[in-house]
Amino acid sequence: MIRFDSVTKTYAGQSRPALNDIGVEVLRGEFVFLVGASGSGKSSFLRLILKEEKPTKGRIHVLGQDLGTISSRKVPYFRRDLGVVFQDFRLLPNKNVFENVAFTLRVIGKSRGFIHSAVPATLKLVGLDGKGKRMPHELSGGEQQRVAIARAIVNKPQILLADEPTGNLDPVTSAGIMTLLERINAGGTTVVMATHEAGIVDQMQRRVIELSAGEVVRDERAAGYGAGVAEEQAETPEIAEPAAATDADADAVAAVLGGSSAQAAAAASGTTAKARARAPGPTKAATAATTAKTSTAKTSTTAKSSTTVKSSTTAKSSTTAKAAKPAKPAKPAAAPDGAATEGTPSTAAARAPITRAAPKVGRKVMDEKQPLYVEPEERDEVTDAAAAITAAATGVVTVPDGEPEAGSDATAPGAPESAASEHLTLAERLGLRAPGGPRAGDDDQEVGPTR
Ligand SMILES: Nc1ncnc2c1ncn2[C@@H]1O[C@H](COP(=O)(O)OP(=O)(O)OP(=O)(O)O)[C@@H](O)[C@H]1O
Repeated sequence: MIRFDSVTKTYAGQSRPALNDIGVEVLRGEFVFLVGASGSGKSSFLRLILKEEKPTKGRIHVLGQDLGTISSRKVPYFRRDLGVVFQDFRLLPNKNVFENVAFTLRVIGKSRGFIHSAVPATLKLVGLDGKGKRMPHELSGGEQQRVAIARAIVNKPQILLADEPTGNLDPVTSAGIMTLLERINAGGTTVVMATHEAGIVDQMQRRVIELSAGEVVRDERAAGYGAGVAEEQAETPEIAEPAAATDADADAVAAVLGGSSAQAAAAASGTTAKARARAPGPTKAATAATTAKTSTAKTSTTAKSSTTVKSSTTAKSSTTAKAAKPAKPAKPAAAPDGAATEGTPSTAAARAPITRAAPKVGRKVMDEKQPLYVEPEERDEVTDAAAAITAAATGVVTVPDGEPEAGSDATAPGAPESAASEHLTLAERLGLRAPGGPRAGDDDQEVGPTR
C-alpha cells in the first residue's frame, strides 16, 4: 500500500537529511502511528506519500504506483485516493460545513446528485448530522476537525494521512476524534497518523514507527508511545494555546460513541485507566504523561502548554529513574494477519509474532456503525462548475460561490479569515498541496481534473 525503499529526503539548503535511508512498508488496512520528537521527520514522511515533496534518493510506492513515475499533471488524480487531515483543520472560513465537505467532490467533478447524497452521509458518519449549514467559526475545535475529516473521507480514499489531528484539541475531544479515525480504519481505510500524543498511542496499541533525526529507530506492532520519544520531547517542549473541554465537545464524543455526554466524559476519563492497564513496562513514563494530560479534561482550564511540559517532565524523570529507554532499533512490525511482509529491508525481517491484539472500538459502536461509504456514482466527468472551481483553485483567490445547493447556505458575509489563510491558495487550504507556493518541479501541477 505504501512502501519506502531506501528513501532519503534532504531539503534545499539543509546539510542534514530530514529523512535518511528510510525503508518502511505499510499494509492495506493498517493503522500506523508516526511518532518522534519535533523535527524528526514525521511531516516530511507524510508529504512524501502525498507527493508534495520528492525524495532525494530512493523510491516510494503508494497504491501500487511508483511516485517517481507520476507526472505533476497526474498528481491530482493520484491524490483522489488519499485523504489528508491537519492539526489546524484548514477549513474554508467563508463556506459552511456542507460546502467545505462538498468542495472536494466539486473539484473532482462529481455530480450534484452524488454530492447531495455523499455529503450528508459523511457528515452523519463523523457525528455532524444536521450541521451542514453551520459556518466553521460556529463550531468547536473538535467539530471543525470532524468537518476536515469528513472532507478527507468523502471521496472514499484508500489511505487517510493525519498530521497531528488532535494537536489543537483537548483530551476529551481528542478521544472522540480518535474513535472516529479508528472507525474509519475499521471500514478498511489505511490510516497513517503523525502525533505527539503519548496517551493516544498508548491507549490504541497500534503499529508505531518512531523517527529520530530522520531515521526509523523503532517499528513495532501493537506498541505504545515509547519512553525515548517522551524523553526527547522533554528537551523541546511545545507551546500551545490553552484548550478547554466543553459540553459541546462531550456531545460530539457522545455522538460518535453512541452514548450520552456523561458517558462520553466517562469514556474519556476511562482512557487513563485503560492506558495504565495496557501500558507495557517501557512505556510507563509515557503513560504517566497520559495521566497528566487526561486529567486536564476534568479541570478543563489547565493550559495545554503547561500540561505538555509537565507531562514531558514527568516522563523524563520517570525514564531517568528507571533507565527504561528502549533499545534501538526495537523489533520490527509484523503484518496485521501475522504474514511476513516482503520487499524492503526493514519489513523483510518483520515477522515478530503478534502477542496481543490491538484494542478496537467498543463492540457496541462497531455494531451500530453506519456504512462508511456511500455508493460511487457511475460517471466521473468534469462538470463546468468543477472546471471553474479548478481554475480558481490554481491561484490565490477568493473562492467563487458556485451554484447554491439545496440544504446549504453558501457564504456568510463577514466570516473571519486569518491573515495566514488569505495567502493560501485554495488547494493549500484543502491540503491538496503544501502551503508555501509552487515547489521546484511542480510548476505545472494543478488541482482537480486536468483532462
Ligand atoms: N520545506 C523545508 N525546507 C527546509 N527544511 C525543512 C522543510 N520542511 C522540514 N524541514 C526540516 O526537516 C526536518 C524534519 O521536519 P518535519 O517537519 O518533517 O519534522 P516533524 O517530525 O514533522 O516535526 P514536528 O513534530 O515539529 O511537526 C526539520 O529539521 C525541519 O526543519
